[in-house]
Amino acid sequence: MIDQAEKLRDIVNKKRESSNGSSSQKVNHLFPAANAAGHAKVITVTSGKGGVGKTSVTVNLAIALSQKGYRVVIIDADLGLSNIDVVFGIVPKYSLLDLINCNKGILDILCEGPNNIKFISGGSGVQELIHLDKNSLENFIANMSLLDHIADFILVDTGAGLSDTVMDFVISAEEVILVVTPEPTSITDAYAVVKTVARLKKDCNINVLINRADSEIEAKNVYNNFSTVSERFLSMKLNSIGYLPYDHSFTKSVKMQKPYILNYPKSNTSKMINDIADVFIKNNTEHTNFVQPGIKGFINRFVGLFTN
Ligand SMILES: Nc1ncnc2c1ncn2[C@@H]1O[C@H](COP(=O)(O)OP(=O)(O)OP(=O)(O)O)[C@@H](O)[C@H]1O
Repeated sequence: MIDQAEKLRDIVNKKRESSNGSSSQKVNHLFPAANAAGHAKVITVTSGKGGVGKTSVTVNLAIALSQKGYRVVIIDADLGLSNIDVVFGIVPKYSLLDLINCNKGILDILCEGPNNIKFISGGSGVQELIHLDKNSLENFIANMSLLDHIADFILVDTGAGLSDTVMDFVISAEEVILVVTPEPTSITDAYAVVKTVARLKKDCNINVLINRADSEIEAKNVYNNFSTVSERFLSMKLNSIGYLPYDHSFTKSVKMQKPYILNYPKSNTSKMINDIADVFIKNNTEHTNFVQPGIKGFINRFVGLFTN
């Protein structure tokens, strides 16, 4: 019996050869839609400052969602310092660059992570998109769009800071997680992100996650001050999705190359990660006001930002 991956690979290859769109209809037939609306939810995870826990949040949230029965793909879009593969202890054979150069299809570049989650190593691929001709760009979009049929959630782990690429990832996503720690430098850098987003997309869905907090009170104070200032001076309304305490076992887990939530499934912090996953599961059942939702919409918006 041909397994689903093989069928999809076949379809992706055919899609490369023909541009009449009939392949995606076959995909729709073979693979049930990710949700009732027929698309994956794309969540961009970002921060103002580096080293605040973006990758830790992405990986552990992905596993929590997967443990709840959802299909999850992580795209490692941290251009300079991709490290999802390091956290998983897996060496990816291919990266986004192989898809961009039309050497490989989307299934070839998907790596198997723990707990059935899949990930795509970005490498320097994203920057290469700028140089693509029309046909190659269409091939890229067609391949990436197939992820809507194999994922319920797609988490995009970006680099830190205000580069154009990171901002494009942020304003193209349906949901954004902005990771902030209580350190003043992290807060001011996160504020700079919100300020830039306010200029580009006022209705961006920014969910703030306070990471490495000493206590719930500290996390609440940081969030309240941050959201009050953002609303007052930038007219940006933010959402709180909770906090994660400082827990030295995160670093231990990185050293063991085994995600925290798998190492300490019964800890209070793992429960908090599960609660954050529940927020996105709940949001996913609500109506989306995006004209083009899913990864297809995300990629089209992202590509549109630098090709227009
Ligand atoms: N809640 C936490 N408590 C303690 N340590 C944490 C916590 N979250 C993350 N860390 C640790 O902080 C360090 C940086 O985390 P991580 O690599 O996830 O950050 P990042 O924002 O993705 O960094 P980069 O900008 O380099 O990509 C790691 O050693 C990680 O184990």
